[in-house]
Amino acid sequence: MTTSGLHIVWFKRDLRSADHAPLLAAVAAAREAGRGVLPLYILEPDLWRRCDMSGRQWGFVRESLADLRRDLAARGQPLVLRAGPVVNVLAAIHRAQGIAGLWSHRETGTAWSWGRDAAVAAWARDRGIPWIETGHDGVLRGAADGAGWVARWSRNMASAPAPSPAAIPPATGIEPGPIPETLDRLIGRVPDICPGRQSGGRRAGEAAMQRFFDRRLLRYRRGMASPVTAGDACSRLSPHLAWGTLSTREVMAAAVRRRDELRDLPPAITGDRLKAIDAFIDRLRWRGRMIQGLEARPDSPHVTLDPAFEALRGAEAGLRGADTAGYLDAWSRGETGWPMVDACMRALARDGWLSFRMRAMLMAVASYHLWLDFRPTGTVLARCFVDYEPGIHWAQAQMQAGTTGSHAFRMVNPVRQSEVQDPDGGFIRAMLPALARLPAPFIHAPWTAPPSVLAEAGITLGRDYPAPIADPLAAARAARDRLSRALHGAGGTTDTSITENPDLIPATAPGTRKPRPQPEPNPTKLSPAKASPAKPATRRRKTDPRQLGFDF
Ligand SMILES: Cc1cc2nc3c(=O)[nH]c(=O)nc-3n(C[C@H](O)[C@H](O)[C@H](O)COP(=O)(O)OP(=O)(O)OC[C@H]3O[C@@H](n4cnc5c(N)ncnc54)[C@H](O)[C@@H]3O)c2cc1C
Repeated sequence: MTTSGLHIVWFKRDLRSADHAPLLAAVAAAREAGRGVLPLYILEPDLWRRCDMSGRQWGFVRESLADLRRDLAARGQPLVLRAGPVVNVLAAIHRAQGIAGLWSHRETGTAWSWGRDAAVAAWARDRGIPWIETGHDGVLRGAADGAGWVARWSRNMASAPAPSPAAIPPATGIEPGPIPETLDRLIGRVPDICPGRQSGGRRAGEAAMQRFFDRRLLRYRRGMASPVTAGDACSRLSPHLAWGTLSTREVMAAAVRRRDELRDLPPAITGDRLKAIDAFIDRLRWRGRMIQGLEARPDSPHVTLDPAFEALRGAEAGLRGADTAGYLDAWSRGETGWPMVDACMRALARDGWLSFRMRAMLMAVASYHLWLDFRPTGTVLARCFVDYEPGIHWAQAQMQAGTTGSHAFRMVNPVRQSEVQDPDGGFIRAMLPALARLPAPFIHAPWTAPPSVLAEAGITLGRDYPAPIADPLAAARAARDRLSRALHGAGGTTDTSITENPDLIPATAPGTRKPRPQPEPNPTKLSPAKASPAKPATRRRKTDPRQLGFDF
């Protein structure tokens, strides 16, 4: 390492000073060499122009950068922001001040970030500038998600989070640079209004963590699925983990601390909270595992994990063109005429967040009932999610679309989900005011309401609220038949077996059965298959359509 020049800490999805190994290492190296540290965020227009990135994500990042700037300034050197391609920004700094070392977390991203990192690595190598990358979230470069992964991850997560550096040797003579309010001008986007978005920044992350462990734990397991309860039952830590205002290790350490405290209390006092912590820790592990999966398959936003599904949707005869585009548009805008789907889309537009169960439903309905390809639908959801994390997102998008090679028949009944997760229809009414006066048994499927009920509620379908885009039962049957044909040959199959998916609930006519809350599925059982041919489902049932989970 040269002794002249600055030590640059390149912040990306790690917008914090605590538990930040590259920052600590850079501070130590700079101190030894008597040089300054330059904490740098590079606003990359090419990244933010990508169709999976959005203004709402920038809103969260902007607040996180402002918080980080304050934090670092108090330690001696504020965060510096520069806009442009990374190599150009680094080259300008190198020309002006010299760069002694580049320090960063390793990014597990899409093919785009791999390409960007390759260019940065080549640039640094050519100039003899060492780029020291550190792992993140227990994810290892080049390691397979196989035997021993959990033990390795658990060991990594069990180590104590490192504190923030007490003082940072400053890089003198460098303007911090403004943090733009929006990216609209820079990248030519329309404003992305998301009034219910969570606030960014370390302090907001710490407050969310505190709220979760103090108050939300009790509601976590029972309330995590329904859109009525999930917003106040889940941890809501996802954007903080995605943009790194909190590290997974810090959250894990807090969870373990809380578990130890609760273990000292009598069961009558702890209630469900110990189980809730275990369920939460499971999810942190799934998180690591899925990001590890993206290390192995950075192409997963672009190709189906099982090649057998590559040309199945969209390309099929008769589904290209206006019809497919119409479905995508209606689904994206929350105008399918299927209330739970539309309400979730509206909630997502407003808040930038949804529970796991509702995300899974949106993706599954798009992939089966509407027969849409996972790439455009996954992209629409990605940019709606403030917590967009490519490793989790594309693995989940492909799982729910059934393109991983396991669980190809992953249908979810949007009407049944509505009955179970929003039995009184309160969430739907809040999101779809046009349906506000429709009584509960019919709010889940307004097209089944007698004309007199619709008239009394002041609704004309197709005018006040969309008529259903398709009959859900017919659409699900068509999807099942297409899949059967594709998987079992042109003659199709009468095999209507389904997989072990708690979403596949025997259904009845709207409002005639008391809904039961369903347990959350365990994604570790659903991990992407190694490009194996899709297998017929394992559990067989009778062909009564009510047992297929998509009928009424
Ligand atoms: C189609 C689809 C797309 C998704 N895209 C994303 C995404 O881009 N970013 C994202 O963070 N999550 C994604 N998820 C997973 C999950 O829905 C969210 O993590 C969760 O809803 C976030 O809320 P929370 O932080 O309150 O979750 P909690 O239940 O409190 O979980 C705590 C943390 O564990 C992780 N986690 C939770 N569920 C999962 C899971 N099933 N798989 C992997 N990790 C999990 C997240 O980091 C989360 O913040 C997606 C799920 C689906 C079905």
